[in-house]
Amino acid sequence: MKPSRLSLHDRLLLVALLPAALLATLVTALVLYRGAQTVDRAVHDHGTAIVSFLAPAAEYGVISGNRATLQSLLQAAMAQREVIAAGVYNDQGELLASKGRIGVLDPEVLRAADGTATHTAPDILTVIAPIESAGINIDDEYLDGWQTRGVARMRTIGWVHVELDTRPSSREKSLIVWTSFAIVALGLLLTAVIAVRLARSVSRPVAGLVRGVKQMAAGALDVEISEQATSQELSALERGFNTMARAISENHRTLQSRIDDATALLAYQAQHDPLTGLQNRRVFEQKLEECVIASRRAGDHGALCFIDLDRFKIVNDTCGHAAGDDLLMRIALLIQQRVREQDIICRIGGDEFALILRGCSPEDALNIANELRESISSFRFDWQGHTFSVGASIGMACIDGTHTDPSDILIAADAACYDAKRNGRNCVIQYPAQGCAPDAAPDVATSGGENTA
Ligand SMILES: Nc1nc2c(ncn2[C@@H]2O[C@H](COP(=O)(O)OP(=O)(O)OP(=O)(O)O)[C@@H](O)[C@H]2O)c(=O)[nH]1
Repeated sequence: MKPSRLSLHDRLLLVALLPAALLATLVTALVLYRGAQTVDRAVHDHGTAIVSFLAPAAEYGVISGNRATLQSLLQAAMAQREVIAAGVYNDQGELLASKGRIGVLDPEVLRAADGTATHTAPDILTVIAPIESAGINIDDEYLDGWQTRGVARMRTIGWVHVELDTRPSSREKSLIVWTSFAIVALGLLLTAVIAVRLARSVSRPVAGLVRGVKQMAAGALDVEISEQATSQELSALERGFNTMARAISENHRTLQSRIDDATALLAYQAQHDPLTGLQNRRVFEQKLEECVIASRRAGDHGALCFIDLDRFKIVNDTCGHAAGDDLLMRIALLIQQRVREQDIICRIGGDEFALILRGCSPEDALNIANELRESISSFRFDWQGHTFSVGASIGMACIDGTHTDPSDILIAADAACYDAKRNGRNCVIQYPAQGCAPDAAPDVATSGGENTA
């Protein structure tokens, strides 16, 4: 489903405000309608009450034609609130007495009136009532029956007419309107304030959660949202998110640390020989290439020595591979201890080692190689009552800038080592062949056992 453009905050506001606004509108309309009706009815009732009092009171004045009486009656009517004019008519519709600026009414209008109110002009409510007289045949009425005959003989002898100013009631209506509007506006304002606070109390924590999730989705793991929810559910959600984020972050760190360890181990294993811990053939080839380049560019000359142990196989065959492994480790340690810090020693095969001597003249390199050969041949290896001594055939090639291809130097050292083997082993031969004479010592000597070279 396509998400709406309205944010959660706006939706919550709508949910809270829309019903309130609709309700307020309805209530206002009802209050205004009923208020206006009540005000109008009050004016009308007031006018009706005045004429109801005035009409019987004016009976005598109309019959007697005493205008002074009528004037005083009208004066009394004028004293009533909102009365602005009043008049008395005879049965012909002639105005007998009046007070105020009365609008003289047509006799037809008077005859049609029965105490009802009408608006004869803006802001003026006119109320007319007939003046009825019971006549003077009291005996007849008594004889014929007071109730029935007396009522039947009532006749209209004139009318009273009162005009009321409706402006005060209009003002009252306006007051009702404005008061209603003010109350509704205040109510809506309060509702809006509460709705905004409510909407914020929900939308803020949710927005914080959304931000946190987005950050995590973008790869940030140390995410912690501020816990600001006031409701229990949202508060639990925030705490849960932070707990979950911490757990994910912790797991990620642990996993990353394991990956780093594994990567480091793999990198180490990719570069080192697992048995002796020396660097392996791959590193050796890289280093040789670097040395060849350095020799050509900076005149940093040196030498490559191929060291192949003599008659190593006998150790394996006599005491097993574990013995052979142990001897290899010891020889590796021995070579490491004899060479300089800048030199590079690698195990490149079964019983083969490669030594790159850096910053070294051919003479020095030859001396170092011979010392190394002597150290190896004089080393005694004891294993379960057997004592072995192995020799080393060393082929040496100079890294002096004359070779551009490292493999040429490799081939040269390998060939020199092969020559050393052919020449009786346990000797150093430098390529091109100008090396030393092979040592007379035996390749492998054993004691305490029957194993001999
Ligand atoms: N224990 C052990 N033996 C190995 C290992 N790698 C290779 N070898 C053995 O080392 C021997 C090397 O063979 P050679 O170099 O021909 O044997 P050698 O006795 O030294 O003969 P020469 O070099 O001719 O003197 C083989 O028998 C391999 O099986 C290893 O990691 N551990």
